[in-house]
Amino acid sequence: MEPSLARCGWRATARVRSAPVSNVPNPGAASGPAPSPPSGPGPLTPPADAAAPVRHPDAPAPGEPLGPHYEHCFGCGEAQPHGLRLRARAGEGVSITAEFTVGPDHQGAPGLAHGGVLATALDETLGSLNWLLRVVAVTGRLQTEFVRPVPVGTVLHLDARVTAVHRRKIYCTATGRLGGPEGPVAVRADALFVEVKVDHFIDNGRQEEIRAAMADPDQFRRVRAFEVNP
Ligand SMILES: CCCCCCCCCCCC(=O)SCCNC(=O)CCNC(=O)[C@H](O)C(C)(C)COP(=O)(O)OP(=O)(O)OC[C@H]1O[C@@H](n2cnc3c(N)ncnc32)[C@H](O)[C@@H]1OP(=O)(O)O
Repeated sequence: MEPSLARCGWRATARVRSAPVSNVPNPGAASGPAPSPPSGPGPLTPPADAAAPVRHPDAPAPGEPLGPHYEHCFGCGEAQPHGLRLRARAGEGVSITAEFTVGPDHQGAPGLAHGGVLATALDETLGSLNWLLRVVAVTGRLQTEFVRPVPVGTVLHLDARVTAVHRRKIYCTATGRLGGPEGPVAVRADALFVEVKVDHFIDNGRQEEIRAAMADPDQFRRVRAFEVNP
């Protein structure tokens, strides 16, 4: 380990195994070559009959801040002291821009953002696209690519857009850049969101939080508006 890291108390916890964990022989080794990886389009590739996304007529105007969708959301809520407090704005078409300042609470390695936190920032930005389609959708699949390390103190500039829609499936993509909208790419994601009814949250969420959210007229009206104005 670098002496400077040892001095600040950081210890690498991963260890490379040098001995086999089992004496059972690999059954695949005796039965011929390993199977080929799956070929053809993956689940993040829209099918040929997917449609182009359509911006809802009541979507926020380009440049308009979207505001948190829920005050306790780890991605955007104001009531989460260690959350990301990601700030998103509507873009042109079915696109979003967002900013997230990496703080000391978001570290993985010393001075660097945790990969899971960066995946959350991408997920939250992609989830904000719901406001432009005016549908409620949840992440079904999220594929992330970590291109550059992201130091604490960085403002990550994110942009996301919907690429296609097929029945309840919403295909989208996002990029995060260091320091500015034209900065070097640090993270990327492709995702598939699946449209759900508001009942998805009511039926599955812990009752304590559901009751509190339903008792908040602003919260309730905002979410229901998605369903009555398709
Ligand atoms: C109040 C605040 C509001 C606003 C709330 C906004 C919150 C934003 C927060 C950020 C976003 C999040 O983190 S959301 C939280 C993380 N995500 C979740 O918790 C989701 C957990 N998963 C689920 O609940 C479920 O698996 C669903 C809803 C994703 C899918 O279940 P389902 O509703 O039964 O749908 P199902 O019929 O199976 O599938 C419909 C179509 O989608 C495809 N499909 C479904 N899942 C997948 C998948 N993982 N990968 C590929 N494809 C999939 C199917 O093949 C099918 O295609 P075809 O037959 O039509 O071709």
